[in-house]
Parts: sequence; structure tokens; C-alpha cells
Amino acid sequence: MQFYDAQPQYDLTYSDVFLIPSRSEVGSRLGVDLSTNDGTGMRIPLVASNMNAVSGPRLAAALARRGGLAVLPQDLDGESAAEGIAWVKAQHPSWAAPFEFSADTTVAEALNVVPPVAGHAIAVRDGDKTVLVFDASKLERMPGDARLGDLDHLAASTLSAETAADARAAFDALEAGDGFAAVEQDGALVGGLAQRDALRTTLYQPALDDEGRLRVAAAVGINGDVVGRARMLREAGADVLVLDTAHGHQGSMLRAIEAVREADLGAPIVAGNVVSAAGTRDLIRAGANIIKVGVGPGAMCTTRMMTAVGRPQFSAVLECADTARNHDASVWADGGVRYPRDVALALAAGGSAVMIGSWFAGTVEAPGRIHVDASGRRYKESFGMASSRAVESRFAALDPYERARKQLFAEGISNSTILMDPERPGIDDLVDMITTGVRSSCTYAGARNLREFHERAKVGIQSAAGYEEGKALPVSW
Ligand SMILES: NC(=O)C1=CN([C@@H]2O[C@H](COP(=O)(O)OP(=O)(O)OC[C@H]3O[C@@H](n4cnc5c(N)ncnc54)[C@H](OP(=O)(O)O)[C@@H]3O)[C@@H](O)[C@H]2O)C=CC1
Ligand SMILES: Nc1nc2c(ncn2[C@@H]2O[C@H](COP(=O)(O)O)[C@@H](O)[C@H]2O)c(=O)[nH]1
Ligand SMILES: [K+]
Repeated sequence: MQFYDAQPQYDLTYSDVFLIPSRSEVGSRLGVDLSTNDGTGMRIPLVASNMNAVSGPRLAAALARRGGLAVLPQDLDGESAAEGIAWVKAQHPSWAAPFEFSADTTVAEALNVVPPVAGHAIAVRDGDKTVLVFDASKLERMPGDARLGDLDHLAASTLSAETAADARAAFDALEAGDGFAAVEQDGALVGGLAQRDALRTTLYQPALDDEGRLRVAAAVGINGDVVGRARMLREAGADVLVLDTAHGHQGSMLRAIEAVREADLGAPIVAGNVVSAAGTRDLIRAGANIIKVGVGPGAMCTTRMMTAVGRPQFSAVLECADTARNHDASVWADGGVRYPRDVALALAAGGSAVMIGSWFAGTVEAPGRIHVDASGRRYKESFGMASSRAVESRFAALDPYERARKQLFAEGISNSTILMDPERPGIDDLVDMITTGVRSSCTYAGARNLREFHERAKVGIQSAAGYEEGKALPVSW
């Protein structure tokens, strides 16, 4: 990456910078390879944060199906983490599992879990048999107290599993209907398929382990039996281990990395968070393969305002990525992403992947239940991992005095409203938006892959007015 003009002496955020187009020989955006080269097996450079409101098993499977990776949070107890990993590993690499409900579930109860939007399959179960499959958008006009088992008239037309397995044939078959079908195999309903998902299987490659199962990462805190938890996660099938704490450049973190490296668990070790060359170097020397970069940019994060600590994220990623590269390691740019452009800039600065938290918290696949605000808009709650809410539940087993001491140091928001975007309600919709933006960024730079993108990117500095000018105008001025 080069600065178009001289590199300034002050630090830069994503909003401070922009990319300048260069002469390109890359004829199509679909010709760009977005695979990472950091040893994690990702086919697109997107990681969902290890946050309780973001990365659950359903989101992890959905993201891995498109080639990304989610990190199950350290707050999941051992049993739940192992179950979550097993669930991801059992999922089909191409097709999403439907949302399953018993026949007695009411429409109102189902709407706490799935919004009435197209492309998400609802399966009604009677015992261990699926008796009805329909598209979630059909719930919109149903009375709240109706039982799902009584909604036979919503049943989707069926498609054979054989046709569903051929993405192009499935896409064409769904063109004739209403863009959604129940999938049938040997006379039994096995799921649902949306036309858009058939298209997606032709555009993305899943992130798969050696046995052809979806990949998933899991986080470990730095307190307690770090090696024991890391070993348990690995044995449960976690493909990547993420050692995570707010202040990653501390002795406890270095010792935790050394211990996990010593245990030789056979998975890449990600560790953080840091924002300096010195922090990056120390974590790599302790044994980390990938460094998580970012202190304070996160949407749920109050660290900068509470402590003045942190660093504008573009400069943090640039410096840490340069250092990591010299040590044959990589960085993930963690936090502060609000637009696809921010992802492109983090990759231009040298990140091998970008971590996203709050933006993903408002998706259909994120773990939270759905709420409705006073004006009828659907939303999910997000909260920081260092917020009073997270700290209270993390330390629930401690006595009240110790718990109160821990809560003194809250550095995150406990209750944030993340609206569900009616245009892009699912993680797939956001992944489409982000990856198409980044593919386009690459061709503007004349890059066929992310290594070339980093090499060729030309970055300029802009004023606040320059940033403002780039925004679209949904209402006339
Ligand atoms: N990327 C970011 O900007 C930030 C991210 N987070 C996220 O919040 C979650 C919780 O992290 P964390 O608060 O580290 O909790 P952890 O449970 O991981 O514990 C952190 C340990 O480090 C000690 N510590 C010493 N100095 C600090 C410091 N300045 N900040 C935090 N801990 C310190 C703590 O002791 P003691 O409690 O006694 O001080 C504790 O033993 C993680 O997922 C983390 O990534 C949190 C803040 C910033
Ligand atoms: N200072 C804090 N940082 C937090 C907290 N919870 C999460 N995080 C960090 O934010 C990113 C996600 O950023 P986003 O802008 O995409 O939401 C996450 O990966 C953590 O590094 C917190 O409570 N305090
Ligand atoms: K912030």
C-alpha cells in the first residue's frame, strides 16, 4: 500500500482515508479471489466477533458457508461451546438448516426468533418429522395467536433434493415459482431453499476443514485454565483458537499464548488485542500466528472515552500488519467497521481479514431474540463484552462482593439497539454487500486477489467534507 501523498505524522481512522483508482487489467469483479492467506482456510476475509450477541452456532455456520469464520465467545461454558461446535460441524456445507418449531408454536412466538422476511425457511415439526415448510415472509399476514401447525395453506411447493443439489437447476426451477421451495428427499421434507441461496452457492466457496465440514473458531480468555479450555475446544472440533483480552500486550496474555503454543494443539492461534508494532512483535514471539488489532474502535466500546487508550484503527492496522508480515504472521483488523469501504481499507492496510461485531448483531442468524420498537421496527440488542451486562453474567458464580468489584471496570455499552435492516435482514445479505464492495475495490486497484490489493492500493487522506461528499443522499437537499 502506498500513500498517494506523503504519509502524515498523525494517526488515521477509516473515515480519514480513501482509495484512488489505478489502471486495471482485471476484467470482471467476479474474477477477484477474496481468499485469505493466513492459514485459517477462509475464502472471504470476514470474521464475526467473539461477542455473546453476535456469534452463535447458526451465524457461525451461515458465515462459514460463504467462506468466512465466526468466533464463538469465551463466555460460552465448555458444554455449550462443544455443543455449538458440534452443531456447526453437522451442518450442510451448502444449505442452511431451517428454523424449526413445534406445531403448537404460535406465530407471535416464531416472530421472536425469525422476522417475516423472504428467503428463510420455517419447518414445522411433529415429533421428529417435518410436516410443513414455508417461507418466513408468509408469517407477515398471519394472526399472532395462530398455531404454526394449522398453517398448511402456507406450504411451499416442493423441489427434489436432487434438483436442489444442482445450484443452477435449482435456481431455474425457483424462477418459475415464488423464489422459495421446500426440499423433499425420499418422500420426506428435509428443508427449504431460496432462489438467492442457490445463486450464492455458485458465487462463494465454503470454509471447510479436512473432513469437508464447516469451519468454526472459538475464543479463550486469559484467566483460569487457558490450556484446558483451548484443548477442550480443539477436541470439540474448533479449527482456530482465539486468545482474547482487552489489553493484549500484558504478561498474562504472553504466558497464555506460550502455554497454548507449548500444548501444540494443531490449530492457528489468534491473540490480541494490540495496536502497536511492539505489541504485535511480542505476541508473535510468544507463539501467536495471527494478531487481533484494535483498541477502542468497536461500536460497543467505551475504552477510548473511559481511558483515552487506543489508536485510530487504519493506522493501527497498517503498523501492526507491516510488523506481522516481517515475522511471517498476519493480523485481523478488529472493530469499527460500519460500511464495506472500511473492510476494503483494512485489507488495503494489510489485514488478512476483518472482524465485525455489532453490524452482524442485527441479523436473522445472530443469537438474540427479536424486539419491536415503538414505531414497529424490528431490532436485536447488542452489548459489549466488557459491559456491566456481560461482566455480570460472566462472573455470576462469584460472590456479590467480587462481582461488584469486577463491574467497576465496565468498558462497554450494555444495551444497544441494532435495527434489523428490512433490505438486508440476513448475514448472507450483509456478506453479499460487503464482498461485492470489496471485489469492486480490488478491480479499481487492478488487483486479482488480496495480496495484490494490499500491494497496489493507493490511499489518500480526506477532510471531513470529503468523507461527507461520498455518502449517498436518500432524500433531496
Ligand atoms: N478491543 C477492544 O477495544 C476491547 C475489547 N474488550 C473485550 O471485552 C472482553 C472482556 O475483556 P477483558 O475486560 O479484558 O476481560 P478478561 O476477562 O479477559 O480479563 C482481563 C484480565 O486482565 C486484567 N487486566 C489488567 N489490566 C486490564 C485492562 N486495562 N483492561 C482489562 N483487563 C485488564 C484483568 O484484571 P482486573 O479485572 O483485576 O483488572 C483480568 O484479569 C474481551 O472479549 C475483549 O476483547 C474489552 C475492552 C476493549
Ligand atoms: N472496549 C470494548 N470493546 C469491545 C467490547 N465488546 C466488544 N469489543 C470489541 O469490539 C469489536 C467489534 O467491533 P464492532 O464495531 O464491529 O462492534 C470486538 O471484536 C471487540 O474487539 C466492549 O465491551 N468494550
Ligand atoms: K468506540
